Amino acid sequence: MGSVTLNKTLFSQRGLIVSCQALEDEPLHGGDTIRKMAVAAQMSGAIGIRTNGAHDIRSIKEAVDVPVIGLIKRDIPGSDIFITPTLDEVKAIVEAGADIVALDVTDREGRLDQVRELIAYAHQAGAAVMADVSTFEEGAAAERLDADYIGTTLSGYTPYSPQLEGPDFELVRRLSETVSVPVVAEGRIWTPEEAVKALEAGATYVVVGSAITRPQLITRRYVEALRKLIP
Ligand SMILES: CC(=O)N[C@H](C=O)[C@@H](O)[C@H](O)[C@H](O)COP(=O)(O)O
Repeated sequence: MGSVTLNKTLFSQRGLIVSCQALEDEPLHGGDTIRKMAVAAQMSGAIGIRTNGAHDIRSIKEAVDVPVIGLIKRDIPGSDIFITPTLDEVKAIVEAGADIVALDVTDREGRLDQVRELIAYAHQAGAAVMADVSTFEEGAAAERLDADYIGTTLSGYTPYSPQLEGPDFELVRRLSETVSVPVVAEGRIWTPEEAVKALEAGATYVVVGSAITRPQLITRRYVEALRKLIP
């Protein structure tokens, strides 16, 4: 029940959360580039920021006054779970000052059993939890596991979820009709029209990442579009 109180006090209203992330192999990685992206997002009305890694979480928390969703991506050999895979990452995210800890809540590798401890840790440390799921069933499980927000982040990134080119609006709609915690539409939202459609499907929040903060992917979309005329 404590988690319900938590999520009431965080975001000021429904709206856009901007995901500001650059992994080590991306051109914007390092320095204060991602922090500047977050400041720009807040300046134009983002109601929250989602970011990866203790460095960027800490740095963005100093620079913005909207809630920050933190995650730590880590590849573990032999595992497909990479968004906040273990308690070590949860501890580092909380320590860095994130308001919300985002973690994988998919039905793989016994994760639904293990994640209970991670959620409990975040809650006792005063942070809320966003469950990144890939299917309706995982979203329902996440609510039972006491997640405060359920995001469609991983739809298309598990082998058993629909492999869509665009956002999974159907998952947003089904979850929004069923669960009692806020649903976050996330993943492959590229246009303002798609963001509107996600809210119309029932999402409380919409996370947009690459379309705003990954210039190499934005550029590629233009180049590919032009290629139809200039092969
Ligand atoms: C699947 C995965 O690793 N998603 C990550 C989760 O944090 C990020 O790389 C995405 O940028 C984020 O989910 C936002 O989605 P999009 O960039 O499509 O707007």
